[in-house]
This record gives sequence, C-alpha cells and structure tokens, in this order.
Amino acid sequence: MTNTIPASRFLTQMRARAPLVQCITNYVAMNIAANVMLAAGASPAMVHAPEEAGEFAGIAGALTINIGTLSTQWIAGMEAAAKAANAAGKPWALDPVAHYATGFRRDATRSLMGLKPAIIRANASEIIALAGGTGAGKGVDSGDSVEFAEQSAILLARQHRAVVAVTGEVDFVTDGLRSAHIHGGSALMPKITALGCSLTCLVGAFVAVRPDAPFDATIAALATFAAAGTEAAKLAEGPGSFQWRFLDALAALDPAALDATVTTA
Ligand SMILES: Nc1ncnc2c1ncn2[C@@H]1O[C@H](COP(=O)(O)OP(=O)(O)OP(=O)(O)O)[C@@H](O)[C@H]1O
Ligand SMILES: Cc1ncsc1CCO
Ligand SMILES: [Mg+2]
Repeated sequence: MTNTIPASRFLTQMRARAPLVQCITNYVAMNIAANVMLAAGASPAMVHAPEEAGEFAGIAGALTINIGTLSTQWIAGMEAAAKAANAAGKPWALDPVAHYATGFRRDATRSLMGLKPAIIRANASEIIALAGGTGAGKGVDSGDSVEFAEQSAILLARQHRAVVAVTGEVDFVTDGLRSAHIHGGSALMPKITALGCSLTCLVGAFVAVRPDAPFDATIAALATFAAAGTEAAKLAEGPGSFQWRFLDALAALDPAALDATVTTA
C-alpha cells in the first residue's frame, strides 16, 4: 500500500476529535445520516436554512451539501454555506444526487460546482453524467459499474481540482493523479436508502480532521463504510437488520480492519 497515511490512523484521529460537521442533506437522509455520523464518532448538525447556513459554516469543521430533495430555498442555503466555508478556509463535499434528472438539478449542480467543492462523492451514473457522458442511472439509483465511471472521475478531478469518489461494489477515489480502490461492504448497502448520502456526511467528518489530506481522508471514510458493511452483513437477515447492524458495526469498528480494504495506485 502506497498511502502515506493509513486509513486506520484517520479513523482513530477522527474519533478522538469528534468533529462538528454541517450536513446539508435531503429529507430522506437526515435521520440515518445523523445516526451514521454519531455511530462513527462524529458530531453532525443538519443546518440548511439560508438565514443561518452561512453563519454555521464558519463554526463547523467541514460542510457537506447533498441536493437530494431540492427547492429554491435550499439552494440559497447551500450557496451561502459553500461561500462561507470557502471564505473560512473549510473544505466542503458535494453529493450531486440525480443531478442529470431535471433542468432544476442540473442548474443547481452547475452553480455548486462553481463554488469549488474539495470532494465530490457520488454513484457511478452521477459521475459519468457530471463529466458530460450518458449513464444508465434511474432517478437516485445508479445503473452503471464503478469501473465504467473511472475515466470520468479522473477527468472531473483534474478539471475541478477536486477529489472524486465513485461508490458501488468496489469504490474508486482519485485526485486526478493518484487513485485507490476500496473493497468490501455488502450488496445490502444499496438496498437501504441514503447510505450514500450518509457516507458523504462522513467524508466531511474525516476531511474536517485532516483538511490538508482530502484524498486520504476520503479513502478513510469509504474504508470505514466498507469494513462496517462487511461486518454487518455477517449476521444480517435482510435490509432491516442490516441497517441497525451497520450502525452497531460502525460504533464497534476496529480501525485495523480498514487498511485491508484499500489498494492504491
Ligand atoms: N454492490 C455493493 N457491494 C458492496 N458495497 C456496496 C455495493 N453497492 C454500494 N455499496 C456501498 O454502499 C455505500 C453507498 O454507495 P452507493 O453507491 O449505493 O451510494 P448512492 O447511490 O449515492 O446511495 P444513496 O443515493 O441511496 O444515498 C458505499 O459505501 C458503497 O461502497
Ligand atoms: C430516495 C431519495 N429521493 C431523493 S433523495 C433520496 C435518498 C437517496 O439518494
Ligand atoms: Mg446518492
């Protein structure tokens, strides 16, 4: 493994600091994302109103923005928060849920991309479309393999000088120069709504602690999900028991389990 900083060390650091993360996420994700953050050891705050989102971004260690259930009011909050995070030198992560589905989402995503996210985390169909290609996504669900999205991810990372994370059966992370694959997890994960949205929030927690290393921090967040997903799947009987077992696995996770999930190139 050529990682300068092992993922296990990032999880230990993140838990020790329990960073405050401003998560602007969708109505579907808010509850599970907050519980995922608490189980993993971070401190989430779901603050999105335009009247306060910018002020809060100055207090939080990092910001995450997810466009899953969009409205004009929410866009105003997102843009205020992203601008304030940039002004305060805090990193922020974008989750462009189904951005290809409507003109409203496309426009919002274009303007958010202009506000320089440090990290973009999405499924394969979303990454392909963000790079100008045509994927097989259906609403919020991916219809493409991660492998098919890898070149799009590299292109996006170079164009936007961002870390790009594509999730699916095997995850791919790139900063345009380096790349990594993260193995593990479970086929039950896409059967539970908003786990990807929750992962974007967790990326925020890791990058809040190591804003100097967004590539490694993103890998560590994805490795945390992969290791906890593998563990939860061992005794799960279906999506329902997987969901609570996943929270328990996140809380009990041994950081040493992360490193075996990551291969770098
Ligand atoms: N077939 C699979 N096998 C193993 N892990 C998977 C599989 N599909 C997804 N995952 C894992 O599930 C998590 C969420 O990724 P996914 O790509 O499903 O996000 P998403 O499509 O944005 O989800 P959502 O929009 O519902 O929040 C990631 O940790 C990913 O590695
Ligand atoms: C189901 C759903 N619809 C809008 S956002 C969301 C959560 C998964 O992306
Ligand atoms: Mg998603």
